[in-house]
Amino acid sequence: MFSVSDAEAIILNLVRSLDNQRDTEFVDLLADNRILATPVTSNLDFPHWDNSAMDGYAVRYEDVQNSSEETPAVLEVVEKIPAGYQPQCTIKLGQAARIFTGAVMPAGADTVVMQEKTRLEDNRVFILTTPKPQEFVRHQASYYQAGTELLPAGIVLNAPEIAVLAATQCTQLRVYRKVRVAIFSSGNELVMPDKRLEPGQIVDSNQYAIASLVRQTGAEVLMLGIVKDEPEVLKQTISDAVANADIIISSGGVSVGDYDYIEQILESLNAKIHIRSVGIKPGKPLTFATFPNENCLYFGLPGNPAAVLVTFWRFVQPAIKKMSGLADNWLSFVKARSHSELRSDGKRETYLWGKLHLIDGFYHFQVAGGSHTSGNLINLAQTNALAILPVGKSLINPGEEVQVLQVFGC
Ligand SMILES: Nc1nc2c(c(=O)[nH]1)N[C@H]1C(S)=C(S)[C@@H](COP(=O)(O)OP(=O)(O)OC[C@H]3O[C@@H](n4cnc5c(N)ncnc54)[C@H](O)[C@@H]3O)O[C@H]1N2
Ligand code: MOO
Ligand SMILES: [Mg+2]
Repeated sequence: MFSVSDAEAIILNLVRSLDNQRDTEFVDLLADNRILATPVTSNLDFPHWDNSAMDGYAVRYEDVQNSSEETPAVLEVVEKIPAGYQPQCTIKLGQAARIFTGAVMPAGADTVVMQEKTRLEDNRVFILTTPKPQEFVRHQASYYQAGTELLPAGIVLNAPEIAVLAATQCTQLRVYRKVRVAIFSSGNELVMPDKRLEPGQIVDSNQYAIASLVRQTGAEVLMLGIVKDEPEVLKQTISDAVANADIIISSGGVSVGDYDYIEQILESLNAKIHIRSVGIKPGKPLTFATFPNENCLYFGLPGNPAAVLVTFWRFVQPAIKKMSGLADNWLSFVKARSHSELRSDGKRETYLWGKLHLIDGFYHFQVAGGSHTSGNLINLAQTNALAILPVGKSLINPGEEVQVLQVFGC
């Protein structure tokens, strides 16, 4: 049985990122949540030209350096420059231009005085303050210089990045294709959620949970459905999936029961099994294998629903993120103050689900009420984090610090 950190290292060492040329596609600015495959460079400076940060007057600093309410400089207004207009005049000594936020600075002017610090009489403006030299001028290229790297490869394109790319006219983006993840559930007792339950049957909730998690991680889902605990059917399902997916995730059938066939089928398909069990609670019988020639990874998650979510978050999610080309941030751990008593038997690294809150810059963790056993998924609803009790630590008291894996934003 591997420790959690050894299992993580084994998995991540075997994950190859998609190829940054071959495994890419072009998307436009309406793409969401995609990962840049190559760095982006723009040929536009930002700002594109010197412009005003205020509604006011563009002036020459030397004209206004001794201005005040008592002794205002008086300047002739020679032009009106709204945003989107190219100034025609050059501002000479004793002159100013009416200017608006975002408008192009006229030649000759180097400073903007905001309109609240001026008074206009006919076409003469009285400057009632001494501005700082170059005040309220947004200089060309002061935020970004054309030809330098704008965004690095390996980052997610979220709203801020999309805005940057739009502003600098980078409209065609080379991103990694989505990782293809095939998922299925194994178990004779399983039925679809809309089917009438016969005695002994339960709903296949795992497949829906995994599909949602995979999509949230930015990958594409191939739903293979429910597969009976029959070796031939399982073998056919897995060998078909190997040809079509980068990653296969199954749930169930990885323990020691008579109907737990996953490992023997992987072996019969010449997969190399790297992990058969991990010292994690829930999730001990996690299976991890590779199909070396096909470059395909296999995660056999335990059937218990809480074990599925915990092992996905701890092992599968970082693997998908790494394969997707994301450069870092595959897992997000934080230190939090526990508001609850947290208990484990101390034998396996134990993950307890609950709610992480950020209050005044400090994280606080509140464990979910109800039973924390891997067959219970009901109290996983509305949680966003997993508190971690290391091996040998059987109690964390309220008020003590605890390591927490953040699985959704808070
Ligand atoms: N003798 C032992 N028995 C068990 C051990 C052990 O070490 N020795 N380990 C236990 C642990 S820990 C776990 S976790 C489970 C893992 O079981 P399997 O991966 O073999 O899964 P199944 O036997 O198929 O099912 C277990 C459980 O989960 C329910 N299930 C299965 N699939 C789904 C699904 N798609 N949606 C919802 N629920 C599902 C299933 O009905 C069972 O209740 O083994 C322990 N046993
Ligand atoms: O690992 Mo199992 O999930 O403890 O029941
Ligand atoms: Mg079993």
